[in-house]
Amino acid sequence: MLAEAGSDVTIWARREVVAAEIRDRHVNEGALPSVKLPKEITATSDLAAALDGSSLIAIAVPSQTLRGNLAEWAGHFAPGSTLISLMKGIELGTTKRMSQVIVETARVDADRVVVVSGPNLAPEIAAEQPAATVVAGTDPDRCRAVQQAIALPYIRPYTSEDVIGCEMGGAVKNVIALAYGMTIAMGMGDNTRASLITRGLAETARLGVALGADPLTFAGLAGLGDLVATCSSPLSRNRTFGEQLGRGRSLEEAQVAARQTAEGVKSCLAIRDLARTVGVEMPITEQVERVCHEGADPRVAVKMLMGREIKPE
Ligand SMILES: NC(=O)C1=CN([C@@H]2O[C@H](COP(=O)(O)OP(=O)(O)OC[C@H]3O[C@@H](n4cnc5c(N)ncnc54)[C@H](O)[C@@H]3O)[C@@H](O)[C@H]2O)C=CC1
Ligand SMILES: O=C(CO)COP(=O)(O)O
Repeated sequence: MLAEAGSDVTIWARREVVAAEIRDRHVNEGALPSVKLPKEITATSDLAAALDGSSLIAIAVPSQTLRGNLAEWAGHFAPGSTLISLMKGIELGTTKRMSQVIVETARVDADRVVVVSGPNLAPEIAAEQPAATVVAGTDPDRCRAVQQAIALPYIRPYTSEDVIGCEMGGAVKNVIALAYGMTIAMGMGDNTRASLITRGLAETARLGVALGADPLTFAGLAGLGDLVATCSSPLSRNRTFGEQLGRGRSLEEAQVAARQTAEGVKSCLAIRDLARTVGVEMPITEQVERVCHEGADPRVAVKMLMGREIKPE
């Protein structure tokens, strides 16, 4: 998106073979085999060369690897550069959001971090299907600069000041999508799915608001928008992972089948812990954690959710 909207883009890849493939053949066979990347994009496995003079640095590694990677990267960030987080996860152990991990580990001012989040499944973006997204940060000028840098005929970016809401929406929807995948595998219908999305959003908002988010963010693109996209799409890794668990596969078996990161699998533990710390009930997240990490049967998890005390909506 950055390249198509006019920025000079360099991708950093850990493996030179991947960098060479992107640089020379404009493809990334492993990640998006059928996509031709813009020929203006270059790539390198040399970290210092990739970051040299970069004013916008977009970060998209699996959430649990961010802290370790930042230790290596941070010394190369140009002074004043904007750090764009594309990640949708919560760190295990610390229960921190990705922007918090960036601020803490790279020792940068929080104003320098901008979060981009929304219903943005990578294969659909690559196919240039129209979509919208949210650019959230505490520095409005930086948000507008990023908004401008990714605005395209097929991408409509909106700015927001609610970093907490956007990050929590992005992280928790992955957990709800795991549950959604389980319901599909168990043959449950549209009433179940709609109930799950709605109550999933309710618990997402409950936690987000307790952490300081604006409740309206959860009705927006980074909340409901991303939740619906991820749950409804067979392209979603989290939903697909949930389907494996719903078919009775173990966590290990599902991990072997998944080629890419399903963030919700680890984040459900951190989100559950975070919710407990602030005294917020997250029954769906609790059950997803039990299925993923305690070997609970998804059908029993559904029974437990349905058997909870009845109460006002
Ligand atoms: N794929 C998608 O549709 C979207 C993904 N995201 C978020 O972006 C983040 C990254 O997701 P994807 O790119 O899809 O995941 P991915 O599993 O494809 O991994 C991203 C990249 O990180 C590399 N990587 C893996 N382990 C690493 C490590 N230890 N150190 C450095 N690099 C490592 C992988 O080789 C890959 O190039 C996640 O937080 C995800 O939730 C957000 C929006 C859409
Ligand atoms: O975040 C995403 C879409 O907005 C991608 O979801 P998955 O990680 O489940 O594929």
